[in-house]
Amino acid sequence: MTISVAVSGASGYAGGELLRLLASHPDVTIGAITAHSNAGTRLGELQPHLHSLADRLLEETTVQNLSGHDVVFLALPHGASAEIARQLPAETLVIDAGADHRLEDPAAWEKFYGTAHAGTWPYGLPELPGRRERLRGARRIAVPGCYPTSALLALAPGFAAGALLPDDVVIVSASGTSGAGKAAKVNLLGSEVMASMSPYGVGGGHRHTPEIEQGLSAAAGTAVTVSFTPTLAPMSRGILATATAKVAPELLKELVNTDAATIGTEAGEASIAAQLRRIWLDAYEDEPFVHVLPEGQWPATKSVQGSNHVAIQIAFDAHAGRVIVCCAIDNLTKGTAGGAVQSMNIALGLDETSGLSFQGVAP
Ligand SMILES: NC(=O)C1=CN([C@@H]2O[C@H](COP(=O)(O)OP(=O)(O)OC[C@H]3O[C@@H](n4cnc5c(N)ncnc54)[C@H](OP(=O)(O)O)[C@@H]3O)[C@@H](O)[C@H]2O)C=CC1
Ligand SMILES: CC(=O)N[C@@H](CCC(=O)OP(=O)(O)O)C(=O)O
Repeated sequence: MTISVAVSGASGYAGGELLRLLASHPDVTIGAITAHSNAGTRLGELQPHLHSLADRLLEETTVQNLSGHDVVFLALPHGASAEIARQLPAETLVIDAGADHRLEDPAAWEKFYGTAHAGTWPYGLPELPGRRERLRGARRIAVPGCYPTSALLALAPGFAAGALLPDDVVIVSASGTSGAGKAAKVNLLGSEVMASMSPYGVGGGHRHTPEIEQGLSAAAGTAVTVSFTPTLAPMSRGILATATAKVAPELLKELVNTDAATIGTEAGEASIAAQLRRIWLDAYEDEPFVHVLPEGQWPATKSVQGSNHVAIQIAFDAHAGRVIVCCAIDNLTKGTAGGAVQSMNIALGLDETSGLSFQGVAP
């Protein structure tokens, strides 16, 4: 089967990563590639790493240019995709890397994005409970944000298993600068980011907070409240999320000393740590891309760079009664384009791993 795909936003980071993956996908032929201010430019001038597509011309991002393909990938700024998607035929598989169709709650959308809600599409994170089924045969898919991908994969198993309390969840994530897109911004200059780390969107203001809460609440079956702080790290790609939550009292009861959310016996603590670890191992046992690392080994962004892999490690902090989960992804691969291609594969009934890399690029 040959599937024709169009990629909009092809001059940007997400569009470039989509093309990198799709160019090696065995079932895909690349049709229109489109851009905005860079329409009319040769792709090789903007994405020189995409050798096999270097001579392709970027067209205008119009419904007409994107029509006539089996699949259309939208890798456009927030708010730009809804209008285009509305005009594409219902039978076309439209996969939106932007945020326009991720949130279920119109009020949350309006609060964080400030425009009218465009509706909700099936969420392209098949590893979350019940989500893979909704992607099969879907013709509209919302690709998760890169921070939500890592945060949800870190904590969803614990919530789905009822092992975590929903009201004390803290997530701090470091992102490479490509997460902010290719457009020039002063805070992304080399002189600003090199050898420096800085937080932003602190205090609940980041638009990924409602997206993370939505996914964790669905897994938990109850409302989960999250304190999320993103930080910018001096690297081009990668996200390292450190997510912590209080362990449910039923599990903590096993600590023999009863004041014992804080002080336990070694055996009690080891038992809880093992039970927690088992929850994540079981949740991801059959997942091709999510790996709980061997005990003692911690995720690093370098090891997943360029691949669709997710590296996870879990620890039980008996002193604080919390689980700590570290999760590394490549924001452009599993965090955007890889997740999009994986979702396409599921929607079209292809091998879920087709066109996706299993190896990272290191050092
Ligand atoms: N970067 C990341 O890690 C992630 C990105 N995403 C999402 O993917 C989408 C693209 O992000 P990213 O590639 O990083 O951004 P970039 O800024 O790198 O690229 C944006 C792309 O959109 C085009 N564009 C700009 N304005 C318009 C417009 N008004 N109408 C149509 N096209 C336009 C640009 O074209 P031109 O260059 O020709 O002006 C460019 O191709 C965003 O919604 C983002 O949130 C999702 C997850 C992670
Ligand atoms: C470093 C950086 O700026 N990151 C972006 C998130 C990128 C992403 O995943 O998100 P969307 O698809 O929702 O845009 C940010 O904080 O807005």
